[in-house]
Amino acid sequence: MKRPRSVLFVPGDKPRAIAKARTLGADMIILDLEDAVAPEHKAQARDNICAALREGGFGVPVLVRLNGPGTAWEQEDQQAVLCEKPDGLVLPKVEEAGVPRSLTLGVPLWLMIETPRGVLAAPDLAAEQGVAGLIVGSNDLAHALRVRAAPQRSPLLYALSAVVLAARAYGKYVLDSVYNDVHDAEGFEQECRQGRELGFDGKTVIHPSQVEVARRIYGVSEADTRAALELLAAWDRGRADGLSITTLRGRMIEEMHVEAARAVLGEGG
Ligand SMILES: CC(C)(COP(=O)(O)OP(=O)(O)OC[C@H]1O[C@@H](n2cnc3c(N)ncnc32)[C@H](O)[C@@H]1OP(=O)(O)O)[C@@H](O)C(=O)NCCC(=O)NCCSC(=O)C[C@H](O)C(=O)O
Ligand SMILES: [Mg+2]
Repeated sequence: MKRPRSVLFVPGDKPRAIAKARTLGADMIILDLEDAVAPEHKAQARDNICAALREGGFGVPVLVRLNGPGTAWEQEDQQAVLCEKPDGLVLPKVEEAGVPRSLTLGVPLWLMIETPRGVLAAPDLAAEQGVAGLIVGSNDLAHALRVRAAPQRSPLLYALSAVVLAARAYGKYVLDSVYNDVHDAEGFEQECRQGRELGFDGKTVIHPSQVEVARRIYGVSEADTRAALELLAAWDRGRADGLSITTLRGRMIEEMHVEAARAVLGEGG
C-alpha cells in the first residue's frame, strides 16, 4: 500500500458527502460511524455505509470507523461491516494492547490514539499484528489531557511525537489528527507542515478544501526531487573519488541520507 498522505473522514449519515468523497482525490477514505454520527443516526449511517461499500467506485482504500467496544452500537456495527468487507477498520480510543480485537475480518486495523492511556500504550499497540497504522485523535486527546489550544500545538507535542516514535519503531504508518477550522486555510497548511516535520506520513482531513493541500504538503515537491538528485550526484562523485562519506556545500552526507534521497525519488518518480 502507498503512503496515505490525505485521508478523508466522511460522516456515515451524510450520503451527499459519501458520494462526493469518490471525486475528491483523497488517498484513503474513512466512513465514520463514531463521533461524526449522532446516536439517532447510527442505524441510517450503517445502512448508508453498507450501500456505499457495495456500490464501490472510490478508487482508493475505504475504511470504516466503528463505535468503540462497550458502546451500545458495538454489535450492530459488527454486523453492518460484515455486509461488505471494507479495506480496513479504524478503531477509536484504543488503550490496551494484547486484548483480542473482537472484529478484525482479517482486514488491516488502524488504531486511534486519543487518550492518555492510548499514548502510553502506543508502542505495544503499534507492535500488534494486523495493525497497519496509528491515527492521532487530538480532539479527544486534548479534552482528556485538559490542555488548551496553543500555537504550534505545544501542549500536545510530547504525545504527538510519542505516537510517531511508536509507529516508526514497528514500521507502521502514522497519521496526524484533523484540523477543525475548515475556513482557516492558512492554519491548516501550517499544521500540515508541522505534522510532516514531526514525522507523520499524512494527515486526516474533514473537508473537501483540505484534501489537496494535505496531499501536496505531504507529497514530494519538485524542490525535494532536485535536492535528492543533487545529493545523489555529490555522493556518487565522492564514492568515485574513493571517499567513504562526502559533503554537499559543507554538509556531511552519509549512507542514510542517500537512502532517504532514493526514497524521495522512488515516491516522486
Ligand atoms: C466540517 C463539516 C461539518 C462542515 O460542513 P459544511 O459547512 O456543511 O460543509 P460545506 O457546506 O462547506 O460542504 C461543501 C460540500 O462538501 C461536501 N463535504 C463536506 N464535508 C465533506 C467530507 N468530509 N467528505 C466529503 N464531502 C464533504 C458537502 O456535502 C458539500 O457537498 P454538496 O452538498 O454536494 O455541495 C463537514 O465538512 C463534515 O461533516 N466533515 C466531516 C466531519 C467528520 O467526519 N468528523 C469526524 C471525524 S474527525 C474526529 O472524529 C476527530 C478525532 O476522533 C479526534 O478526536 O480528534
Ligand atoms: Mg476522537
